[in-house]
Amino acid sequence: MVKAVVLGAAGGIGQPLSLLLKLNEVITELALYDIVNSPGVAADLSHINTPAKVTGYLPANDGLKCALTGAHLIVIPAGVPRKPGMTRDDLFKINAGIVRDLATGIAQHAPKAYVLVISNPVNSTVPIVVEVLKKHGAFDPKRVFGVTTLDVVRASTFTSSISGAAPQGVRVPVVGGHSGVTIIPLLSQISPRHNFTHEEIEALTKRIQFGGDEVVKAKDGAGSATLSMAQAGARFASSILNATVKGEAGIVEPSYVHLDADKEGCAQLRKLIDGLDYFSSNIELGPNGVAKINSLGEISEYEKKLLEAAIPELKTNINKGVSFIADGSKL
Ligand SMILES: NC(=O)c1ccc[n+]([C@@H]2O[C@H](COP(=O)([O-])OP(=O)(O)OC[C@H]3O[C@@H](n4cnc5c(N)ncnc54)[C@H](O)[C@@H]3O)[C@@H](O)[C@H]2O)c1
Ligand SMILES: O=C(O)C[C@H](O)C(=O)O
Repeated sequence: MVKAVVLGAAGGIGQPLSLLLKLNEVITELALYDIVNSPGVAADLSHINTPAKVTGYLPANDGLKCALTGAHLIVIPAGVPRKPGMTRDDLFKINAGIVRDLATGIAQHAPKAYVLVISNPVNSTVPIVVEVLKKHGAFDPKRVFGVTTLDVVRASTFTSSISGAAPQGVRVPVVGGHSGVTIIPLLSQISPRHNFTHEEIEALTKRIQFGGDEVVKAKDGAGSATLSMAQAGARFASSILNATVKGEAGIVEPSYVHLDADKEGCAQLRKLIDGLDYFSSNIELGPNGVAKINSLGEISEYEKKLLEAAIPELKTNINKGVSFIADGSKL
């Protein structure tokens, strides 16, 4: 039995993500939870002839508990998206409480599950989930992930439009966090190798950092990235399942995690990033979630400057999430 749960399943990301998870044949049960519409989405998906049995839950009748019980993997795209002119941090006011309440449900009903956080601002919502799990004695740093896959998906696409490489074969490590200047593409480490000019590096870095804004602007008030996010979220979920259920070795994905997930490995990384507790880096996945957090390797002078600019903002974002729970947001 492999149960996957989507919290916020009726939304712009939730629906296509649930579709892609229904197509993943490792999953035998797919539970969809939302405050609206989830039974309808579940009924629709349930007609697809793949193994997962699909169920839909609303808050009534212990819906969250029923959705979460027995979960192996939980993906959270619940919450409001940006409108033009907003930063991801502007979403904190609404999304922090939503994520806190869902995390409380996870701590109570699925404390051993792998938790994949999509809801923005990811730099703060991941610390919120962690602090709630800690309060319930249910925190394992190897099992909580901020989903930053869309940043590397964008990096592959945008760089290949200049280098001419096939986008699906391009890997660019993107480290740091998931908002504006905290998104740090390491273009010096692109694979296959390509030497961009300095002007190209500057333009590509900006585009990767602010790729989300392109979609927000184009959707003109109707939300942010949903379809590309669903693909990225399904890719990350599939990697977690392949590592933790199928036991596949050597899977590496970027993710924003608590660095206690690999205390020894991160000693050097922590020095580089001024003692931050959270950072997104390439993660080697294993049968229990995070197996190893890769350090940054050799980075260029330009990338060192990007890192310097990211650290203060990351610190503020992380503290904001931690304080939200510490300062008595009720559990
Ligand atoms: N990590 C990333 O790379 C990334 C990418 C894109 C979007 N996002 C974020 O994902 C979130 C969702 O975006 P969207 O476009 O799907 O928004 P949306 O408004 O289309 O969908 C959100 C869904 O969450 C549901 N919801 C609200 N409160 C809930 C609760 N308490 N419990 C369960 N469900 C609840 C809503 O009913 C809705 O169906 C936003 O915060 C957005 O910023 C993150
Ligand atoms: O840009 C947003 O607000 C959504 C998401 O974080 C993205 O990167 O597309």
